[in-house]
Amino acid sequence: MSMIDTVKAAVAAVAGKRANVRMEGAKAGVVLDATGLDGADRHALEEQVKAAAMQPGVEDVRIVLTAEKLERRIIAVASGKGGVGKSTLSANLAIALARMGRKTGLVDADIYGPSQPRLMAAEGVKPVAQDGKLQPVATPYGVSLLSMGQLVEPDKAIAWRGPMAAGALSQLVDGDWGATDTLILDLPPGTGDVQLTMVQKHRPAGAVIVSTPQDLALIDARRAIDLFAKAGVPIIGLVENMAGYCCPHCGGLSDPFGSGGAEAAAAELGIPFLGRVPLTIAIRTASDAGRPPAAGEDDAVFAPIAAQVANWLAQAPRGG
Ligand SMILES: Nc1ncnc2c1ncn2[C@@H]1O[C@H](COP(=O)(O)OP(=O)(O)OP(=O)(O)O)[C@@H](O)[C@H]1O
Repeated sequence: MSMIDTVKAAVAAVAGKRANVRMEGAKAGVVLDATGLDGADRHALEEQVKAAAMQPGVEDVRIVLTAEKLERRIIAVASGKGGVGKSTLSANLAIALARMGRKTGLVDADIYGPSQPRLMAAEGVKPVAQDGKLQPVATPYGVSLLSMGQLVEPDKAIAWRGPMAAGALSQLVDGDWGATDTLILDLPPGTGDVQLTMVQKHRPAGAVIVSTPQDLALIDARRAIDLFAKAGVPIIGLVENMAGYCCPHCGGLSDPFGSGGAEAAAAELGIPFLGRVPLTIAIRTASDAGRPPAAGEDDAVFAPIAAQVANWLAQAPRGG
């Protein structure tokens, strides 16, 4: 076998069709397609290829990495004010989408109270940077995660302001997301400059607005809708959280904040209503324990909302 054939066979054994080998004298050049690989896998493959190409007589191996730009779409989850369950919805939506087969990532951009590490059972795990990019952390739910809470001490998070916050948040969105095709972006609560800057910079494909049935929260939801309108980002729809109280004893549903408000508001604003999430103690305790309900076999709340988001993505124009 000629030297080039030996090198080609050795490289193909570790990299298959991803590698294209050229020889120039005793120098091997390998163009390696790293599409869909994350930082660690890419690095490992590069090392394997280098070793494989070093056949007797080969003096030098050069590897050039290429990657097709994957079309990754961001879905922003926003609320006009804090405490309405935006993080809870983001976590469960991400998990439900992953369970539908999407390669899903979650960015926790909540500078005021990053809660995703706890919700996603990934507390205390720090992401490492490789080639200047943060490597998302794996969670038990098939969703990779980068959170503001992994970058700063919890009690210091509040000190992030303006451009500094925007810079740190961009590091999360611009992390090494590898094959992730759908990125859920849990925005900080509210409709200020930080949110607008993020939306303008990272151009989500669409936005999901979370609101509680209370009137005040709905007024805030309108502000969130305006923010996306200003940035030209389409609204996927509105999710009503804490809609009705589900009694843990009898299972009966009551409506301490009134019912139908969010659905009516969505109709009034001309945006789709994606569904309601009841106020249940089970959702709160499961979230606190790092076991989001969408990961359970019996989830009948988040899966239908995720299905609507997936349908929206399927029909939304690409490249927006
Ligand atoms: N449907 C629900 N039923 C019961 N508890 C809920 C529900 N949704 C959210 N919660 C609880 O309410 C609290 C606030 O929820 P969450 O952190 O998701 O809100 P948020 O809008 O992201 O708040 P913040 O703006 O502070 O980040 C949490 O303790 C959460 O477990």
